[in-house]
Formats: sequence, structure tokens, C-alpha cells
Amino acid sequence: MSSSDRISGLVLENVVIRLGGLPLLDIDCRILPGSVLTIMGESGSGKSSLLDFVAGFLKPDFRAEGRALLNGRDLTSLPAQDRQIGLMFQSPLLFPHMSVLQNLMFALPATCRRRQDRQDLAERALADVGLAGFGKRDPATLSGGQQTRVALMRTLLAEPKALLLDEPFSSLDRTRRAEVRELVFDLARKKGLPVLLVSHDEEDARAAGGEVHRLEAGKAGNGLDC
Ligand SMILES: Nc1ncnc2c1ncn2[C@@H]1O[C@H](COP(=O)(O)OP(=O)(O)OP(=O)(O)O)[C@@H](O)[C@H]1O
Repeated sequence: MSSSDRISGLVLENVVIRLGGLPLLDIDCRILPGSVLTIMGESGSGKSSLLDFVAGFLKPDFRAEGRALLNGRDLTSLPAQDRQIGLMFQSPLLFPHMSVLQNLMFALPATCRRRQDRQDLAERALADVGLAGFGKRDPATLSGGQQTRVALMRTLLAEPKALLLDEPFSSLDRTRRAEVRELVFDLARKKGLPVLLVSHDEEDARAAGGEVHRLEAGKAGNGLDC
């Protein structure tokens, strides 16, 4: 057992990702519960690949060494569905054939069985992000910011132990972006979730308040150490 096996939060331990045999990036860092590490870098520098590695989706052309540990648990040997990671992407990706409420109820753990309990939890989640009464709506009738808030609550209702965010605010205008961003970081802090954020936006990084690391496109061994 190494010291990483006893650490709370998300630890990336001596992670090296290679593409076609060449090093794409390396990183060694710890994200404390409730704090954010922002990954920035040019297009193609490997930001999404790093999230894929942590989430368990790394594509076959890539090879990775090192470990990702979440609250001391080695994720690297676990299938994606057992990693307890919450993901948010550039697009909210709500199911278009379900109502807003059904989208939220779908995310709840199977251990929450009673329909009324599921509905209550989903309605409370909507109210928490200022969308009480929106449950019956079709997701397509919501604004971009409203959809992103629903996507956030859908992610959180699944009770993840860490959040991976890949440009989740980039479809929003400046004002909405600031509002939704504050909401995401605030809830992550309250729930004590470590957050790995990929962004091109310096204001996102400032608002996140944590460390920032920059990857360079096409550079072997980016040498991040945080
Ligand atoms: N399925 C794949 N097979 C082979 N190479 C890939 C694959 N997906 C991505 N790549 C390459 O891997 C490198 C890293 O891609 P990645 O998507 O991680 O970069 P990124 O920093 O997230 O880029 P962007 O900011 O444009 O989203 C790029 O050179 C890309 O062309």
C-alpha cells in the first residue's frame, strides 16, 4: 500500500498517457475534496484523454501507466460504471424523449426504489437550482443555462464521489456561464467532491479558485506535478 491509498480526494499518481507509443502527457497530482484542478491547453494536448483515463473510457489507441485513486480506492482496475465518477460535457446531453423530471429520476441509484421517493428527490433537485415547476417540460423547451442546470443535478443525483467536467459551460453566454459555474463549484464544495475541470477559459480557471495546469499540444512529457 502506498501513501496515495490513504488520501481523500482524487489522486493521479505518476500517470503517463501515450498515443501511438509517444508520450502525450504526464501528471502527478492530488485534488482535495471540494477543490478544483483546472486543466488548460491547446487543442490536441490531451485534456479529454486525461478525463477518459480517469473515467475509464480511454480509447484503444492510447496507453496509460500510473493510477487514479478516489478516496484511496484504485480506479484503474475498475470498469467505468463502478468508478463513482460524475461527468459533464459541453452539451447537457439530456434524453430528448423524457421529461425533465424523468431525466433526473433516471439518474437516481437503483437502491432508491419507491417511485414517490424518486419523484420527491428529483423535484427537490430541480428546486435547488431554481427550476421548481419545470419537471413536466420537454428538455428542448429549456434554455441552454436551464438545461445545463438540469444536467448538473442529474449528474449529482447519481451520488458521484468526484466530478469530471469537460468544457461544461462553453455553450452558455457570459452571464449564464458565470451563474452556472458558481452553482457547480458551490455544490461541489458543499458535497466535498474533488473536481477535474477542462476549460479554455481563463475566467473559469479563476472562478474555480484551485490550481491550474497547462498542457502543450504535441509536447511529449508535459511534466505536470502538483
Ligand atoms: N480515437 C483516437 N484515436 C487516435 N488519436 C486520437 C483519438 N482521439 C483523439 N486522438 C488524438 O489524441 C490527441 C489528444 O486528443 P484530446 O481529445 O485528448 O485533446 P484535447 O486537448 O482534449 O483537444 P480539444 O481541446 O481539441 O478537445 C490529439 O492529437 C487527437 O488527435
